[in-house]
Amino acid sequence: MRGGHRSGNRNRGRGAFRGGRGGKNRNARDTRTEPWSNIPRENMFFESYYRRGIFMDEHEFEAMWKSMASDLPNSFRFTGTKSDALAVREIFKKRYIPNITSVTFDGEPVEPPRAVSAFPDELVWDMKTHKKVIRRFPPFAEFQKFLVAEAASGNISRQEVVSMIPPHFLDVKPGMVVLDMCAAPGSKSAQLAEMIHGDEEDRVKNAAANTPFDSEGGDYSDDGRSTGLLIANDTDYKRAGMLVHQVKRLNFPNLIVTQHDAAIFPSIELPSAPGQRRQFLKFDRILADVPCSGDGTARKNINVWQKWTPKDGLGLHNLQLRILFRGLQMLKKGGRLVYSTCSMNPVENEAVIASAIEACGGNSKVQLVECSDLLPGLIRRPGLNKWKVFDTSALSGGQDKKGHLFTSWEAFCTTKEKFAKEDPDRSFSPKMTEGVFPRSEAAEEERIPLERCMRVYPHLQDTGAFFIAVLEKKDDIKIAQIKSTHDVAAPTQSTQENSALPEALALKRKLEDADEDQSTKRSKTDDESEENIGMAMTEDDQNSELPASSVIDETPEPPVNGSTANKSADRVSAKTAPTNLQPSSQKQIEYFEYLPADDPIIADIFDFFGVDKRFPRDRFLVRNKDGLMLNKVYYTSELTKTVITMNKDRGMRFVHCGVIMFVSHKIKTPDQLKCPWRLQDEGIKILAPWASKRIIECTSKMTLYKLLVEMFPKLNQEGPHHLNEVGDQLQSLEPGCSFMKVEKSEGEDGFPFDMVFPLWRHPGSVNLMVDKEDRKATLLRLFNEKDPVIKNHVADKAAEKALKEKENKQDEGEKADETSHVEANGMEISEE
Ligand SMILES: C[S@@+](CC[C@H](N)C(=O)[O-])C[C@H]1O[C@@H](n2cnc3c(N)ncnc32)[C@H](O)[C@@H]1O
Repeated sequence: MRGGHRSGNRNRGRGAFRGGRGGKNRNARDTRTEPWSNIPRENMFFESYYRRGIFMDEHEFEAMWKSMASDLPNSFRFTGTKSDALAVREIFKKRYIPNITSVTFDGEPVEPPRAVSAFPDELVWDMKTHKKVIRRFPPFAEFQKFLVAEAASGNISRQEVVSMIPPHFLDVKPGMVVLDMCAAPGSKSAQLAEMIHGDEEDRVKNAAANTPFDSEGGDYSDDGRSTGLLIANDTDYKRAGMLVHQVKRLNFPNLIVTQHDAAIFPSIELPSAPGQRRQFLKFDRILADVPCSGDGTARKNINVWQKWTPKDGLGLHNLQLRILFRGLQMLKKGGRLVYSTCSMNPVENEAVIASAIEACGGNSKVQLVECSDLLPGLIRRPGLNKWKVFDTSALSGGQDKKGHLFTSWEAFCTTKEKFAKEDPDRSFSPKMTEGVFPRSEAAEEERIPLERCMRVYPHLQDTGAFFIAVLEKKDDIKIAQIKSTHDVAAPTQSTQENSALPEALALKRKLEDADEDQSTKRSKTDDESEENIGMAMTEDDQNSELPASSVIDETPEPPVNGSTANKSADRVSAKTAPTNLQPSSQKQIEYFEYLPADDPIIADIFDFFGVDKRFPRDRFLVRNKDGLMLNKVYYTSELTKTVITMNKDRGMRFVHCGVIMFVSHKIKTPDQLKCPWRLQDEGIKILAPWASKRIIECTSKMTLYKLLVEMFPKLNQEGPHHLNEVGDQLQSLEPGCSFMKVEKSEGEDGFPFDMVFPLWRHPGSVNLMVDKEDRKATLLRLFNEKDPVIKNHVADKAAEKALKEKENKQDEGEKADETSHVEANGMEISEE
């Protein structure tokens, strides 16, 4: 299942053989060590459903299915601020594409990477090149190296093409408040964060330099800084950790990571005036990229072929619906929510959308948005208004599995009744509800225009499959009474906007749901399918079209009770198929303590760097219980601070926020330094436009090269040096940190974009405070230096000294001089 339980190629085949290890299914093939290309891409039920479920005509199905069984191209996206992304893209196009394009293999030209035309600015690329070619031809191997280095630096994100689509439909504008409800591992969150920051860099530059600007051109209310916020959430503790890793690299101070079940995401309190009603945060935009069966990922996920069962989708419908409800509750009036899955199953898609809109009160409350004008280059198919629902029936114990296709709830009920009389041992999924079926005809004004949803299939532009629906909240909503799927006593409260689900209710649900924890359920289902698919093949064929013999198309019945369009309350179910209600590992306590605006150490730092008084001093936080400035100081935006301070003691589980701005510089004699705090690569860009002291300009490529290949180039206070214009400026500078600015410039010796680095002035040397991997990536990007050797005479000297000390049989561990201590990345060094 997509959402943490099924994984990609890394785990392929593992789960599929679970039954075999347990002694069942002894003849099954162990595919765990087989190459992906050798594993049959066949699954009778999977194919039967999509062939016959009214998705597309036969001709198109054949094209779709052929594509589904082929390998997925690799794809990547240039990330970061627009100007940086475009500059890195240019390096890629000019340096690598021409060499790659000239390669031939087996007499044929090799297809080079191509820009995916559906996305603007040639920022998204895919490539089909086979591993063999990449290994064999140096131009590809070099390009691969560039890709790996830039992915590690965060300038390139390796992301599936279809997965990049949903954020584009959210239409996020800089400064908006956005929630990503199911965000891990975080590739879409990264896209959303980039959108929230939009043209921030230019705005801040204007504001800081007091350059006259056109206020129409952006929000200058916080001196050009983005006033928006992204909350990226995931229920799974470990996956939330992956999310932190991914978004941390963006260095955005307006980003919070939380760990909650999205279906009961707590309301976020905001300050309210005394005596006034409590205020809660509402979002301009919400992405609900929900956990799903993931059958649209079959081109890269062997599990889909080996384990697909209709119960995957049926089991998730309710959780998906509850997440969508909660999202709609938290959305601002006029706000937009994108619901997406990488599943093709309408039970997880159109059925969820229809149930949600009905439960909210229909089209006048929540409306599907027509999106043909957005991403016009994206080839897509309209959402379905008619579909069949697939289920398997089996005898108790799971044997004798048969597939059934139902066109309506009524047809399902009739069949179920028939079986109850004629074959009482045979049962269907208890997750079959009226809500998973297509709606019957309704008056035009009541009809939900599901054709406005978007379906992307593999054959349309050589991608995976995806479903996207864009919803706009037209009016305040009250969710209709929630009723359980299978007659379990259900909570009767209506859930109101502006209030979190009461904790007791949430707990009750968790307890109920724990009985059917999805992970337990999945392993049961897996065992069933392994044991029984073989038996289904021997079942009498009730439909001559299907060689596999086990799918029965239940005859459509006319609706029994006429229109079902107004029966939202009956369809809506509170009982959920939770994925991970238990965090996947123990939560550790995180502290977020803000420093007072008049903190004297912050004041000293600001003074040292000449930071403009317009740069806020009240948004710095530390991550220890006592709120002490011990080691690292983080910066956050104003709204981030409000959200954290108002809600951290209300039970909200914050996992991450803030960008590291200052780090204490550990040396033996900090008193001899005026400012023993150093600027940090992560936060330096945010502060740089506002600083007026300790600014060093680097104007030549040669100087930057020297500073990159040598960790501690010598620079005495007097006498000759080799650091050109940077050396001249640094020679008389008192020890401590500084900003080294590099401005974008044209020409051979020019720089492709603006850069700023922390540069430490020691009494006898300097140190560009960039870790080894980033140095290497920068050398490759700017100088096409493939295997640079980074000189570090301090480390060499320290190693030499350690060796001598060892030879002298001294305990070098205890006696090592802290002033010559070298950390692996070369950033913790004081003075040699
Ligand atoms: C399809 S993945 C999201 C992918 C992500 N949007 C991205 O682009 O990287 C679904 C995620 O939902 C999470 N999840 C599952 N149940 C959830 C719940 N009840 N609340 C919040 N997140 C949930 C899973 O842990 C998983 O990370």
